[in-house]
Amino acid sequence: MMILKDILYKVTINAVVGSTSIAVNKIEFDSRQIKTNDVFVAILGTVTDGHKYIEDVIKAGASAIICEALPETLEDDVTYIEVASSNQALAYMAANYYEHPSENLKLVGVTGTNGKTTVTSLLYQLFKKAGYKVGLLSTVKVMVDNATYRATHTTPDSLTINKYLKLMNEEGVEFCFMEASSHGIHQSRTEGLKFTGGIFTNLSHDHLDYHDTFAEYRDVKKAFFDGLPKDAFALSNMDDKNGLVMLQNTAAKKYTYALKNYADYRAQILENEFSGLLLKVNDSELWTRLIGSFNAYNILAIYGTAELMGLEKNEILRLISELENVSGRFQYFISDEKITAIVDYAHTPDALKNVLETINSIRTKNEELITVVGCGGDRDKSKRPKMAHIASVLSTKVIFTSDNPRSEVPEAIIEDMEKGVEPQNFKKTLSITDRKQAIKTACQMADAKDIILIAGKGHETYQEIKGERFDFDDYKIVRELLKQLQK
Ligand SMILES: CC(=O)N[C@H]1[C@@H](OP(=O)(O)OP(=O)(O)OC[C@H]2O[C@@H](n3ccc(=O)[nH]c3=O)[C@H](O)[C@@H]2O)O[C@H](CO)[C@@H](O)[C@@H]1O[C@H](C)C(=O)N[C@@H](C)C(=O)N[C@H](CCC(=O)O)C(=O)O
Ligand SMILES: Nc1ncnc2c1ncn2[C@@H]1O[C@H](COP(=O)(O)OP(=O)(O)OP(=O)(O)O)[C@@H](O)[C@H]1O
Ligand SMILES: N[C@H](CCC[C@H](N)C(=O)O)C(=O)O
Ligand SMILES: [Mg+2]
Repeated sequence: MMILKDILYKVTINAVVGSTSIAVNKIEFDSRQIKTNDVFVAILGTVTDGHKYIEDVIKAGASAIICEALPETLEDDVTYIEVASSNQALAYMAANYYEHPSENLKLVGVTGTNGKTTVTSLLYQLFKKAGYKVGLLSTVKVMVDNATYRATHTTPDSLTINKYLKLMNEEGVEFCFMEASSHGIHQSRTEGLKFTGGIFTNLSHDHLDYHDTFAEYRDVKKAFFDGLPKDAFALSNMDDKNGLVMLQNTAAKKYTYALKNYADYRAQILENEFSGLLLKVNDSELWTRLIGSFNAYNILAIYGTAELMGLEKNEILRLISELENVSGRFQYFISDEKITAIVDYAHTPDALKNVLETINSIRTKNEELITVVGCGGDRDKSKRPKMAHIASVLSTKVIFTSDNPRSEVPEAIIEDMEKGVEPQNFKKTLSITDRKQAIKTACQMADAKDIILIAGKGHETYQEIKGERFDFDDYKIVRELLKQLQK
């Protein structure tokens, strides 16, 4: 039990009706979870409006309502608080309720279109190897030191974030690395958290269904840096067009990394092979098992962060060379017949281009590159033709298939993709709606030394069709198929 006014610290309040000295149990933003004496935070969402459920939650026993507009009829024994933003109020209330857990560890947020999971997961691994207790909030999983929890979002809601951070405090976790998605920043999921540092990876086309324009998408990412305190660090990619924009108005100490432009942390690619990358970072040589020039950026971000957080340079170099690839990110398998299958989470045009270019820079001309790719349903439609175009230009053969169709008709998504293929590339492409069948066809088409890229779903272990999740794991499936098809 807590006193309501104690969890309202820092919330921008417009009006109060009733007492704020009442005891409350827990905070909920979903009416279906309300129990006696809970506080309900009504949020205007993209599908429905939490304000519609105020009557229901009072019947279910809620003793306080946080809302952006007071209901017409007010109950005597309920406290109503009108706030400027319910999402923001939820974030501050969550931090207050869990006693500001972000202040008891060093929290670093990573934002950008691609690379967030890679950078946070590698930082988690690196600090673990350095002997610390570490936390991770990522698309793939949540880690509270050695304990694993299922991730529901890239950046969970603010109550969930604070709950995990509190657990990290209890376990003595000293460092936590988290992804800050644009949805997360926009919905104030990361507000009220004390960040020690922020990292910007890159900005390219994604989520233009949610954010009206690219400029709005960029400004949401920038808002994360604008909110950093002056004792934090802000580390940005100077080779990205928007790298400087991110640093424009931040109070944090500014640091930069780049391969092409001048920066605090600079790298040169000395070798780029299937076995890994050899980089020259400032004055030292650094070896990593990670593949592709885009990973040179991720590694630089990690190197800079580790140094800014006080690790010793030679130790960082040694630890980076031991890092394992993140699951579903350029995860590869070579069959007995010497067919290479790569599973990668590339689900944006830029990521797909990078992965294909990386494979092309390593493969020889007589090896085929067969790409299996789809696009998610109920997500940004404008990336569909772009991804198909890139796949058809940069592969020798392409099979368009389903990703997570969600509520959409799979064939209609594939048709949207096909529109991006230019006539001269028609003969390279075919479409197979069933993802397993598409992967099987790719395996049948491949000969020794050919490369199969299965893009879009990476670590995901399900396929979502019409609201139902079916077991589906690209990596497992391609391994099994290649074994079965051995001639
Ligand atoms: C588009 C989006 O971001 N949606 C998120 C949002 O839900 P919403 O706006 O649709 O909410 P809504 O369904 O309209 O409901 C509004 C309010 O009414 C409440 N409600 C609803 C029904 C009811 O009976 N009673 C009730 O009280 C809801 O709990 C909610 O508070 O707020 C919810 C609670 O925090 C999130 O779970 C939900 O994520 C959905 C599931 C989602 O798919 N989000 C994706 C797009 C997302 O956030 N992705 C990013 C990663 C993107 C990237 O790749 O960079 C992420 O961080 O995961
Ligand atoms: N620095 C980078 N620049 C461009 N592409 C990258 C970079 N790092 C990874 N990628 C590509 O993007 C894909 C997604 O990487 P990752 O999961 O790390 O990104 P993310 O930002 O966490 O994505 P999400 O928005 O889904 O959380 C990878 O599988 C790879 O193809
Ligand atoms: N976090 C991203 C993941 C996309 C992954 C892809 N497999 C899809 O389902 O579209 C999103 O929610 O847009
Ligand atoms: Mg991610």
